[in-house]
Parts: sequence; structure tokens; C-alpha cells
Amino acid sequence: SLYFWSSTFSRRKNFPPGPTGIPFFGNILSFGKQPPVTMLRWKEQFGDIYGLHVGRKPLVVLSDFNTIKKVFGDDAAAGREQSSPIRHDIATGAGSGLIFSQDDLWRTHRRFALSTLRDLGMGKNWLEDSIIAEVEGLCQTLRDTEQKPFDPKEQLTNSVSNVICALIFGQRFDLKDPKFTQLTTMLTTNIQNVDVEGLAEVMPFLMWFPNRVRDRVMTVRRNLRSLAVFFKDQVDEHARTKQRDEVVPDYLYAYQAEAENRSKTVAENTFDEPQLLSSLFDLFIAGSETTSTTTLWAFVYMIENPEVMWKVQAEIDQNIGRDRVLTNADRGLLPYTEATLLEIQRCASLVPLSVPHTTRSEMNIDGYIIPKDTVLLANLYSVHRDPRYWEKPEKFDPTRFLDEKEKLIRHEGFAPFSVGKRACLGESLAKMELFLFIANLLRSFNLRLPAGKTLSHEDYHASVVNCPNPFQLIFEPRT
Ligand code: HEM
Repeated sequence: SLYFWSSTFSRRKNFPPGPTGIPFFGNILSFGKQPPVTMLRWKEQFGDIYGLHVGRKPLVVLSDFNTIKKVFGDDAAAGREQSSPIRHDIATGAGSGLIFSQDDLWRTHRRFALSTLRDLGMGKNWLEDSIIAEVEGLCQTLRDTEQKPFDPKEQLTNSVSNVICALIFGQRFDLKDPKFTQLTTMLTTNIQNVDVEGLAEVMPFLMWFPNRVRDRVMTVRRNLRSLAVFFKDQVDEHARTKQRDEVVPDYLYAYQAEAENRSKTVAENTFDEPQLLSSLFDLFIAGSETTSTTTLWAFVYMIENPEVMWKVQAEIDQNIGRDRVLTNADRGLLPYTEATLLEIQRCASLVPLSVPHTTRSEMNIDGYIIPKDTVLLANLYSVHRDPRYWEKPEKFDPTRFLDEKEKLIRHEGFAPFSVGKRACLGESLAKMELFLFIANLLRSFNLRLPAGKTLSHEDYHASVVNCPNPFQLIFEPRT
């Protein structure tokens, strides 16, 4: 097998150089607990484009902003791996939905999702109103803690998930509803376990006997099946109430209408139920954990940099006052607050390796010949720490996003939502949510650590989403 191994490698003549792997495993055993950090070190050694292997699967890691922009702007780099041991395709079909589909299926459904989300949110106050209602509910829950140490993660996740529920199902759940909490907890668990994917792929025999990897894979799969039942119930419920005219339009109705329309006009209609279930999974997964975890990062950075928190609060107090809820229209008056949100996103690099792309055909990337079906990783974590774009990248400093007149600037090398054809399709929703949640939380509360506790941005769990390890805070009302 060693011969086979080395012969497969030597055949890839123009493949980018990188760290040496070991037979059978490739480089996966060297990733460490925080792969993006390890990959940043490899960048320093091998440059902006280097090659790796997970098992025998080749991977190319891109670490420079402009290279990523160029490569991800090309349709040839817009593929996704079509299956995985721990994806919801066990319940909905491989290569379906929005995140893991590719080619025409992806193009059609991405276009539909973008325009539907735009139509649902645009020029209408209900989306902003429903986000604000969630923010106010969350603030009430935090006031109810009466300044006792409290871990905000679960309530925060529920509040943010409710925004997605409003968008896709036209309904929200009580923040303390145990069934809803069970659902959001399953999603959180699954996101945190994505890092088991590579191990399960490289060592499929681990599924044959009890061990930690198998336990994690089984938990994820069990959760996926329960979630699929939940989504299916929602779909059926919608089908039953379709005729009522007082309903608020939502993603599900829009999808069902599109499906009906296309069934009359298009020969090959991909707006079927498995594709719907898969898309609901994706919007839920991509749309809730990301925003709520960014808010957790905001708490961490505000505790680490209290002078920034005070400055944000002072800006809000002076320009708006602390007694009324901040709305989207206030953003223009709060450049320092906006800059702080951007700096939180830069430092957190929430989705540190973006979502892996694959090549749909052979690509030439700066002289390297990358074969079809190669996985491409964008190391956004290293982009956000690149000294070519960021002065003193390790420093938390919102003013880097402001010009000398304290006006907000667009900063080169900033890509929390990735770039190109597959860039986040919820970006504008996410930005609105981040502002409304974080700015209103800071308007309403001083954040403090319980006596004797510490908090550090280095204490986190690395997976597809980097998430701070659990912590408690004291939420001291500011009114
Ligand atoms: C702070 C919040 C968020 C961050 C940091 C974030 C980041 C990302 C990143 C890095 C990607 C991968 C892009 C790529 O493959 O190149 C992505 C994809 C995606 N995001 Fe977001 N996201 C956020 C919020 C949201 C929200 C609120 C939604 C829901 C509407 C959403 C829906 C999606 C979808 C559907 C994709 C897959 C797009 C595709 O494959 O074509 N995201 N996001």
C-alpha cells in the first residue's frame, strides 16, 4: 500500500507542495485541536497556496484574500463534496439543499433562496420587528437573572433561531419551550461535532466497534433524524393551512408556490420535498448557530476590552439614548458600534475555514494544476490575521474600520462571509441581526464576570464554527 500511496502522490505533478503526510492518514493527525491555527503555521512555511491530504483525499488550502477572491469567483471552484458520514443527507438525499448542492440544482435553488429572502425582508417592517421582539424577549430573560451568574448560550440560540423560524415557518416558539430547546440543542450539538467528519471518513472501521468517534457520529445521525421529523411536521402543517388568507408569507409558502408553478411549466422540476427539507435544514443550521455564536464572541471581546464596551455604550447614549430600542435606521449614527461589530467578526473568524468547496473541472491556480474534484479550503482565519492587510492583527481594535473622520470604511482583506459565487447567502440578514442583537444588548446591560472567573478568546472549541467554551456572565441592567 505504501507503493500505491507514493505512486498516487507522484502522479500529481503540478500539485502545490505542503507538509508531508503519512500513508493512510495523510495530514489529518497533524491538524491538532485547532486546525485553522495549524494551517496558518503551514502557510508561513509553504505560502499562500499549499496542498494537504485527508486520508488519500487531496485538499488545497488558500490563505490570501485576493487569491481566494479570484478562485472563488470562478464557477469551476463552486462545487461541494456530495456526501459525508454525518450530513443531513442521510435524511434528505445526498447533494441536496442549498449548502451541499452544486451545478444547476444549486444555481436554481440559491437564486430562489436569495430572491425569496429578499422579498420576505425587503421594504417590510415585520422582519425587523420580529428580530426586535426576539431581542426584547432575550433582554427580559437576562433581566430576570437578577444579576446572578448566567450562561446565555441557550437563550441566545433560541432567540436567534426564532428569527429563522419566523422567516421559514412564519411562527416563533416560546424561549423556554422544552421541545424548541431540544431542537436548538440538537443543532448546536451537530455543529460542534462537524470536526469528527474527517476522522470518520479516514477511518471508516471506527464505526464497527464502540469508541468516541462512533459515539459522536451516532449522536449526530440520531439528531438529524429527529430534526428531519420536526421539519417534515412543519411542512405538513403548512400544506394543511395553505388556504387561509391571513397567513404571513414565509419561505415554506414561497417554496410550495414555486413548486406548484414549476410543475405546470418546467419539465424537470427540482422543487420537490427532499430538496425542501434539505434547504430548511441548511437555512436553520447556517442561520442560527452563526449569529448566536458571533454574539457570544461579542461578549468575550467586550469582557476582554471593557474600554471598547464603554465607548460603544457612550456612543449609543449620546446619539440615541439608552431607553429606546435601537433599530436598523440608527446604524448610520453609530459608526464606532458598527466598527466594533466588524472587529468582533474579524477576530472571531467564526467560520474559520469557510465551507469546503470542490473543483468542478481542472483549474490552474497561480501555475498549479488542480485536478477536478479537489477540495479547496479558504483559511479565513489566516486571512483575518494577515499582516499584509492588518496592522498588529492580534490586537482587538475597532478603529481600524474607521477613517480619520471616524467614518466607517470598507477594509480590504475582510471576509467573514467568504467571497465569490458561494458566499454566504444570508449576509444581509446576518448583519441586521448582529447589529440589533449586540448593540441592543450592550445598550441594555453592563457585562461583568462573576467573581473569581476569567474569560479568554483563546478558550474555544474549533469546528466548522469556532465557539467559545461555556461561560457565565453577570448582566447588570443599565437603566
Ligand atoms: C454571522 C453570521 C454568518 C456568518 C459568519 C456566515 C458565514 C458563512 C460562510 C463563511 C459561508 C460559506 C461560503 C463559502 O462556501 O464560500 C456561508 C454559507 C452559507 N450561509 Fe452563512 N453565515 C452567517 C449567517 C447566515 C444566515 C443568517 C443565513 C440564513 C439565511 C446563512 C445562510 C447560508 C447559506 C444557505 C450558505 C450556503 C451558500 C452556498 O453554498 O451557496 N448564513 N455562510
